[in-house]
Amino acid sequence: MPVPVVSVAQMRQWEQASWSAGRTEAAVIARVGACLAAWLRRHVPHNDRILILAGKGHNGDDARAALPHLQGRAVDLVEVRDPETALPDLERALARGPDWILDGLFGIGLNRPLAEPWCRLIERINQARSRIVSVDVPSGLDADTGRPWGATLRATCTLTLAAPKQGLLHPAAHTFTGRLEVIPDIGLVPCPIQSELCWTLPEDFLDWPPPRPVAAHKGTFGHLAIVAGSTGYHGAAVLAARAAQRARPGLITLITPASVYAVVASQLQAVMVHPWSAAHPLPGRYTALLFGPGLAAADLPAEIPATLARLWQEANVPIVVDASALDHVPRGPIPRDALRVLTPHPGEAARLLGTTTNEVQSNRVAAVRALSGQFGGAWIVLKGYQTLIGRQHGPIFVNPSGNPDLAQGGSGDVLAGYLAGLCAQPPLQGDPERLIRYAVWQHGAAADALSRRHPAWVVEDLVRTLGRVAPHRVASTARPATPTTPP
Ligand SMILES: NC(=O)C1=CN([C@@H]2O[C@H](COP(=O)(O)OP(=O)(O)OC[C@H]3O[C@@H](n4cnc5c(N)ncnc54)[C@H](O)[C@@H]3O)[C@@H](O)[C@H]2O)[C@@H](O)CC1
Ligand SMILES: Nc1ncnc2c1ncn2[C@@H]1O[C@H](COP(=O)(O)OP(=O)(O)O)[C@@H](O)[C@H]1O
Ligand SMILES: [K+]
Repeated sequence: MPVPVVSVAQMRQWEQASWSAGRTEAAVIARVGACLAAWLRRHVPHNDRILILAGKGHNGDDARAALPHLQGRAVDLVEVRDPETALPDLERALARGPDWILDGLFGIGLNRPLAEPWCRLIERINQARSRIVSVDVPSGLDADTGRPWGATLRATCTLTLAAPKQGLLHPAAHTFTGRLEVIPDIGLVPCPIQSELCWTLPEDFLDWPPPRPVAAHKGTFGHLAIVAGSTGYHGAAVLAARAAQRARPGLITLITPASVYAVVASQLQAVMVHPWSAAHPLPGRYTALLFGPGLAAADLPAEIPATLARLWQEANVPIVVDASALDHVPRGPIPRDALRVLTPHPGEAARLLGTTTNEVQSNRVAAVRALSGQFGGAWIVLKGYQTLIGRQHGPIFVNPSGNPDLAQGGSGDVLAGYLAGLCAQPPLQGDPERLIRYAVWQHGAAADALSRRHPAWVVEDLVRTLGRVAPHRVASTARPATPTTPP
């Protein structure tokens, strides 16, 4: 189940519901400590030194509770109840050159501006050049607004507890949170909060896609048609087709302008490739269509946009539209019950909405709602850091996977191809929400897997890795080795 993005007041309400139901703070803190230690054991090389900073509230209790689970590691603990009296201890610990700092100074209890000594302490820690892992919230950040209360630790990673706090998703917070990860199960009762924004977890895909029936054949898994590529952009068609193959629909046909047919066809084997013909625009019966990657050249056959516009309004199969083809999608109603997905990056979204990229980025949820509203309630995948997935109404899902190594030309073509390859499969079409969320999550998770192994990867590597990340392998990397069962 995805978790809601919550305010501090909602988080407090969730905690209260848990205490009322008989869960205890002590048990939750013990479990958080075990989870934090599990994360550190998994991510911190064995000989690296860790400094735990424990503040005066429960955030400090959480960080301190990791200590018993880190035996065999080089760990120092500094208690920071008062910034001035703690400074000598902190300096001594920093002199030992910690590679990592576990930040338990302040969490969601920070509720007023920090006084000067606290700001100095925080800036001193920021200068230490250790990698900072913040517990729940980077210390100094307002968890509701995402803005610093004077000074804030700059984390490499923030392990937020139970659910993401809304301020952590604010653009102003990004430089402080670093990579945002959620430790979903800290022993609270099931979440009583409903929120417009939900955070996707790898756990959401433990049973998805469903196993293939043993007697299945290629007809079981549908036939995807891709209309893509043009002079100067033939690679987009190739990348989209190869990524679609990774989703493993039964058949894939790629239709590409005659000007690039030979170069595109020569790079694909299992994919059937046809030159675009106005007389026979889509030769065959398809279970999904992808229009987009690389349909950008000035000499693009004029019938391609017209065909897209007609099928968007009439076809009863899923249609995914990406990149320059987005400009040819008609506004207004779409067929009832037919899946329609648009995958703009923020620049494309701004163009479609007649606004600026900054405007889109300053309120991405509103951009998703507005775009979907203009295009008949279609699903919108608003790409970028923490890609959003949603429609005019209903929940909007934040994707947690992916990293800046994805910021290279062609990675969007790969996403479009992979997503369309899943859309084409009748056994998967019954749950479009999970299908789209899975495609986006898998795309980002493949990038994360590559970045862990070798940082200089290219989009062709992404295609090879796509589909291979097993959700259970990355599901909450902070699972304690021995689960502590809440009472
Ligand atoms: N309430 C609970 O039982 C749970 C709390 N959890 C953890 O506890 C954290 C919240 O704990 P707390 O409510 O104790 O709050 P914090 O640990 O975030 O900090 C609260 C302390 O900081 C002080 N403070 C606030 N603003 C200050 C300022 N500007 N200058 C100096 N001191 C300031 C408060 O007076 C209080 O002593 C969460 O972020 C999370 O890490 C989790 O373990 C889940 C369960
Ligand atoms: N910093 C980032 N973190 C996570 N994902 C990113 C980041 N930057 C880019 N991406 C992802 O990379 C892809 C880029 O797509 P797009 O901009 O359409 O590229 P192109 O048009 O060159 O193929 C999207 O899926 C986007 O979400
Ligand atoms: K913290």
